[in-house]
Amino acid sequence: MPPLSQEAFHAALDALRAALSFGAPADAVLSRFFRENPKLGSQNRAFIAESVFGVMRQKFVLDRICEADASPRRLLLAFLARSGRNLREFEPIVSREDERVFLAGVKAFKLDTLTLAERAELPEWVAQELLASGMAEENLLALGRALAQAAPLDLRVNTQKMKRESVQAELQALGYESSPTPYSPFGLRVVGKPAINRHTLFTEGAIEVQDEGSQLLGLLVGPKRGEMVADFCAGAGGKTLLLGMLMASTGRLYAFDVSEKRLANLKPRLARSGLSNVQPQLINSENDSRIKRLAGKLDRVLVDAPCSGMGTLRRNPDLKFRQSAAGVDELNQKQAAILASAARLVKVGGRLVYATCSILPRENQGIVEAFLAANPGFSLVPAATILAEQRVELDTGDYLQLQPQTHGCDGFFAAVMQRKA
Ligand SMILES: C[S@@+](CC[C@H](N)C(=O)[O-])C[C@H]1O[C@@H](n2cnc3c(N)ncnc32)[C@H](O)[C@@H]1O
Repeated sequence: MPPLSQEAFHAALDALRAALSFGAPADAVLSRFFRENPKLGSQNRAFIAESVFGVMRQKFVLDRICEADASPRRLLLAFLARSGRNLREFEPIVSREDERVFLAGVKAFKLDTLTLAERAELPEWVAQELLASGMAEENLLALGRALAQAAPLDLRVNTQKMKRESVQAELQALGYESSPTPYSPFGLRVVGKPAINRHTLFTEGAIEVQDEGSQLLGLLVGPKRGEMVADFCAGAGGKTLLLGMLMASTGRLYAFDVSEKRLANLKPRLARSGLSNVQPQLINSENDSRIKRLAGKLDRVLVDAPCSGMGTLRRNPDLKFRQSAAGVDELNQKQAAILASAARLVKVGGRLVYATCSILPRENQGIVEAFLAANPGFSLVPAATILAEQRVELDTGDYLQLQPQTHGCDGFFAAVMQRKA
C-alpha cells in the first residue's frame, strides 16, 4: 500500500463527494473526475478509484461506525483505517486530536452491534426480500460479503479469431497471468487489472471483457450456424458478440434495443469482432412494428432484461444506494412486458431465454413463473440440461442461478423456455 499523502487524500475526497451525490453511476463520476484532473499520476488515480469504490462497498458498516458524523471525510478515514493501515500512517493527513480518537475508535469497532443487512452490506429491503424468499441468514451474509468484493477481470476469447490457449500464451508474454475460467470454455480470468484495451489482442477483436456469468448465458441460448436469432435487449452488445461468435458469423442475429447510445457503443465492438451476421436495430419500444414482422420466425430469442443490477454490486456498488424496492416494482412491469413481446418472435420448437444480472427473486423466478402461467405454449427446460449439452458441468437446478461466493462470477439468473405450440 503506498503511503498516504495530502494530495491523494484530498483528491479522493473530492471524487468521493461527487460520487456520494448519486446523481450518476460512480464509474461515470470517476471517469469525469479523471478527465477534469488530467495531471493525476497513475498511483493516485488507483488510490482514488479504490477509495471511492471501497467506501461504496462498505458504506453500510462505515455509516454505522461514523454514526452522527458520516461526512465524506469521516467515511474515507474510516475506510482507510479498516483497510489495514496503522494509525501512524495517517500522520500526513490527520492532525486534529478528535480525528485521532475517531480513527482509534474505527479500529476497535465491533461488527456484532450491526443488523444482519448491515453486516451483509446490503440494503435492508434487499435483505428482507432474500430472507422472505427462504434464503438462510448465513447464505445472505456470504452472498452480501462476496458482492462487496472487487470483481476479477474476465475475458472472453473470440474463438473466431484465436484459440483460448494462444490468447493465454500471448497474455503471459505480455506479463499478465491468467487462467481458464472454471465453466466457460472461452473465458480467461486475469490476475490483477491490466489496462487490456490498449493491446492488439483487444483492438483486433481477439478478446472482449466479459464476466464468466454472461458467457454462460450465451451458452444457454446456444445458437447454431445459420439460425435466426434475436438479442432483444442488446445494449452495447456484450452478449450479441458472443452469440454471433457461437453462430460462426452465419445466419442472422438481430440486436434490438431502445437506447440509441448503447447501440452506438456496439458498432466499434462489432467492427473489432469481425462478425458480419449482426443487424443492430433501434426500436421505440418492445412493441415496435419492426418486431412484429418477425413474429414466429426466430430460432432463439434472448431477453437480457433491464433489471436492478443487484448481482453486479462487485462492479457497481453504488447501485445499493441508487435502486429501491419501488424502482424494482417499475422494472417488474417492464420485464414482464418485454418478455411477453419478445416471446412472440420465437417459432414453434424455438428457444426463449430470460436473463437478468439480479439476485432478487421477483425480477427472476417471479417474472418467469407468471409468464409460463399465462403462456402454456412455452415450457421450462432445465438450465443444467442445456449446459450439459454444451459440455459445461454446472447444475444449479431448473434455473441458472449464479452467485459470486459459489461461482466466482457476478450474480446472474436465467431461465430457458421452449415453444411447444
Ligand atoms: C441488461 S441491459 C443489456 C446488456 C447487454 N445485453 C449486454 O450483454 O451488454 C438491458 C438493456 O435493455 C434495454 N431496454 C430497456 N427497455 C427495453 C425495451 N422495451 N425493449 C428492448 N430493450 C430495452 C436497455 O436499453 C439496456 O440496454
